Order: sequence, then C-alpha cells, then structure tokens
Amino acid sequence: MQITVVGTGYVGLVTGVTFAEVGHEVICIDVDSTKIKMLKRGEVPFYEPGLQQLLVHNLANGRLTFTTDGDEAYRLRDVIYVAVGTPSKADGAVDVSYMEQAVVDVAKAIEEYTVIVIKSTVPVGTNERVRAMVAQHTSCPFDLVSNPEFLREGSAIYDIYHGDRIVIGAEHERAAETVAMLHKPFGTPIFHTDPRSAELIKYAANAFLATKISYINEIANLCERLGANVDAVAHGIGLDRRIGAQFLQAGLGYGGSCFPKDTRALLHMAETAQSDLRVLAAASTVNERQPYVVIEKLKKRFSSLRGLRIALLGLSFKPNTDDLREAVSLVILQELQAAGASLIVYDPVVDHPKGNRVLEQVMFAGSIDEALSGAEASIIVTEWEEIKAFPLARYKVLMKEAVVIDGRNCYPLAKAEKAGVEYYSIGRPAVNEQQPSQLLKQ
Ligand SMILES: NC(=O)c1ccc[n+]([C@@H]2O[C@H](COP(=O)([O-])OP(=O)(O)OC[C@H]3O[C@@H](n4cnc5c(N)ncnc54)[C@H](O)[C@@H]3O)[C@@H](O)[C@H]2O)c1
Ligand SMILES: O=c1ccn([C@@H]2O[C@H](COP(=O)(O)OP(=O)(O)O[C@H]3O[C@H](CO)[C@@H](O)[C@H](O)[C@H]3O)[C@@H](O)[C@H]2O)c(=O)[nH]1
Repeated sequence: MQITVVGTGYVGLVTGVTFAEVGHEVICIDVDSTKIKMLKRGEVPFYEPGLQQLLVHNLANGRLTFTTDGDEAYRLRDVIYVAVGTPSKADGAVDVSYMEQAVVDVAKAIEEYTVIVIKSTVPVGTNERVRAMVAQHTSCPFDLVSNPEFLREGSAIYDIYHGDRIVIGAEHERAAETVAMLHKPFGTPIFHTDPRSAELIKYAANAFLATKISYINEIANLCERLGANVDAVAHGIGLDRRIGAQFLQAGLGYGGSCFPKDTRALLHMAETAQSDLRVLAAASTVNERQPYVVIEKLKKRFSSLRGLRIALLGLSFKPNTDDLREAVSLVILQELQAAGASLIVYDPVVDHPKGNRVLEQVMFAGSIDEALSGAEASIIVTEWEEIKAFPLARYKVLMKEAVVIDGRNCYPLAKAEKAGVEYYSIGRPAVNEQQPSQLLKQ
C-alpha cells in the first residue's frame, strides 16, 4: 500500500521505516528540513537501536522516501498517518496545534478517497473534532481512524515486531480493515473499537503503568523504613500472574516524553469532565517527589553539598535513548546546582546537548572513569548496560570518597559489600553506611 507518515520523530520515523521494511511504499514528511536532509542521507537524527540499518536498507531499495513537500506527500495516497508531537500545555492540557495543522495540510491536498490515521496521542474526542475540520477543507471522501502507538523508546523496533496489540478505533469497517491490513505482516493481535475508546486506551494504559511504578516506589520508601528489600518484595509480588513482574523496578521515578505528559493530560481530561482520578493524581505526586530521595540521601550523608564533587552517571530518561524530555537527571542536577555542588556527568550517548540550561552548567566526562576520578559522591541515574557492568571496585579506586548512590538498584548488595564501597540504593538496606559525625572524627 502507499503510505504517508507525517512527522519523523521517534514514532513517525519508526512507523515509516518499519512499514517500508514489510513491503509498503512509504513517504515521510516533516516540517523540519534539517531532519529531512539528514534522513535522506540515511542518518537518524536521534539515538534508537537498530533504526539506522533499517533506514539505510529501505532508502536503498526505494520503498522509503523523505520530503518536506505536502503536495508530494499527501496527494493520491492510500493511507496518511499523522504522528506529530502533542506536548503538554502549562495547565496539563494537550497542545494539539501541530496535529491540527498537519491534518488541515492533508485535507487541503488530498484528491481522492484517503484514510487518515491519527497515531499521535490525543485527548478523547479529538478524532471526532478533527473529522469535522477535515470536512471543512476538502470535498474528497475520507475516513478518519484512531490507531495509537505503544512502542517504547530504546526498544522501538523490537516493540513494533513484538507488540501486544494494535488498537484500531474507527467508525467505518472499510477504513478499519485497511489499517488492519497494513499491520498484517507484523502478526500482532488487533483490537477493533470506536475512536473515543481507542483514544482513552492509550492514556489509560500509560497511566496504569505509571501508577504501577509509583506504587513500587512508595513500597520501596517503606522498605527503607522497615528494613525490607524492595527487589525481593517486587519479585515476590510479581510472581503472582495477576500482578505480573514488569514495571515493578523501583528507582527515581518515571520520566520521558510520555508518562509525565500523558498522566497530566488524563488528569486534565478527567477534571474537565468533572470526574476524579484520585489514584492517578496520587501516583503523579509520588513521582514528582521520587527524584528527591537521592538529594535526601546525600544531605543525610554530607553535612553540606556546597563544593562537593559529585559524579552523575546517566542523563537520558531511560537506557538506549538520547531523549532528555522530562528526564529525572535534569531535576536532580538542578537541585544539586542550587545546593552549590560541583557536578560532572557521563552518559554513553548524551554529550553536550545544545540549548539545555541545566546541562550548560555541568562538566561532561568522556568516560565513567573520568567522571568518577576524584569525586566525593556518585549518583547512578540511568541504568545503561555500560553503567551496570562497571565494576564497583573501580569506584573505590577512582573516587576520593567511594559514596555510591544507586538510583536504579543496578548492583546486588553483596557486590557492594565485597567492593567495600559505601552504597545506598532505593528501597534496600545501605551497605557500609557512615554518618557525617563519624566522618568528622576521622
Ligand atoms: N516517543 C514515544 O515513545 C511515543 C510512543 C507512543 C506515542 N507517542 C506519541 O506520538 C506522538 C509523536 O511523538 P514523538 O515522540 O515521535 O514526537 P517528536 O517530537 O519526536 O516528533 C514529532 C515530529 O513531528 C514534526 N512535525 C510537527 N508538525 C508537523 C507538521 N505540521 N507536518 C509535518 N511534521 C510535523 C516535528 O518537526 C517532529 O519531527 C505524540 O503524540 C506522542 O505522545 C510517542
Ligand atoms: O519498572 C519500571 C519501568 C519503567 N520505569 C521508568 O518509566 C519511564 C518510562 O519507561 P518506558 O515505559 O520503558 O519508556 P517509554 O519510551 O516512555 O514508553 C512508555 O511510553 C510510551 C509513549 O506513550 C508508550 O508507547 C509505551 O508503551 C510506554 O511504556 C522511564 O523513566 C523508566 O526509567 C521505572 O522507573 N520502573
């Protein structure tokens, strides 16, 4: 089939490339001409494992092309996917202006029956509203379908090929079947529903997963008070198939471009509809507080953070991505900057990003070794494989004081004991804990 994908961000590009890979003819369009130039050269503008190879392969076989030209992208296509950003507004509502602009551009250009698919995450009722907008700008027949995306950054390609479900929200069977046909090569189970329910499934799924994370983080904080180990507790409860083992990793809370934005959006939708979402509101509050557990641990350990040399390992909001949107690292760095700490950071892929006020004020190290050398405390923020595999014994060798605050529980406690480091993690007993008063005596 002939497909157009509007927006070449994390979702649009992965969608376009994988549709091409399974045999469809795909044009991707973006308003960002720099991105499009890079993509035409076979370069991915962000870090996503496996994407570059598929991009190059499909550019070479001619099934994938890129443009900034609406006429070329929108005329005479079977299906047009809209995958542009839908960021948060200041009050938590969703800014759908990019999506509306894209849809109007599409409506003005189509010349025959076209299926327009909204892949962006949009508030409930948007498909209906957008249908009316399209109708205002074209006399061509069209159908509008909701087909939200569930991929995760860092494992996007894997997720496309191993998805749990494709959700298709459509009013007309013909359009729903067209979208189902497109996905057939992936073999993913398909769930058909109405557009409003499809839109809500996306938010409710993200909100549920976010709530699961906040739940285990609260249990982790309780574990610390009660002397239990959250890793054991999470494992023990996850063995119950009704609960499931996934998304029970305690840590510094969730970040990224989706969970914070989508939970805010759902809370806003509920408020507008005069319906309370008390569980989600609490999950969101818990998440906002969670990065501060690291600061509290540091403040408890050191009488003052002023001038303290701290190495922070991992900047991206999760491993295997360079995405810094709502990354917990930025919250922690900002707080430490305000406390006067001297900061050095290391991330395997994020290196001197432009235009980030917080990161402009920190030193970047080229390796974990360099970040840890001479540091008086270290904080593990993102559990990159390289960071998890780094021997704890090296912390002891490199750091001035081997105080390790592991915000992602990367190491078993026994390893910390063996390495002789002072080790604090989330929801687990401290290892070789020292009090500031004892240090002063030394
Ligand atoms: N990032 C994820 O992991 C993920 C997963 C599932 C769903 N989503 C949802 O998918 C949507 C896209 O997210 P993303 O992370 O890919 O966004 P992104 O910010 O990475 O990319 C959006 C792209 O759309 C382009 N764009 C904006 N307006 C345009 C227009 N009128 N015409 C053409 N291009 C235009 C931008 O230049 C940008 O390249 C959002 O609604 C998001 O909530 C994201
Ligand atoms: O047990 C866990 C799992 C995740 N996280 C954190 O949660 C955030 C989100 O992680 P993840 O869900 O793996 O990444 P995303 O790429 O944000 O993917 C989520 O958001 C996407 C955008 O809507 C959805 O498509 C995906 O299904 C959904 O998992 C990250 O900060 C993780 O560190 C935890 O703290 N503990």
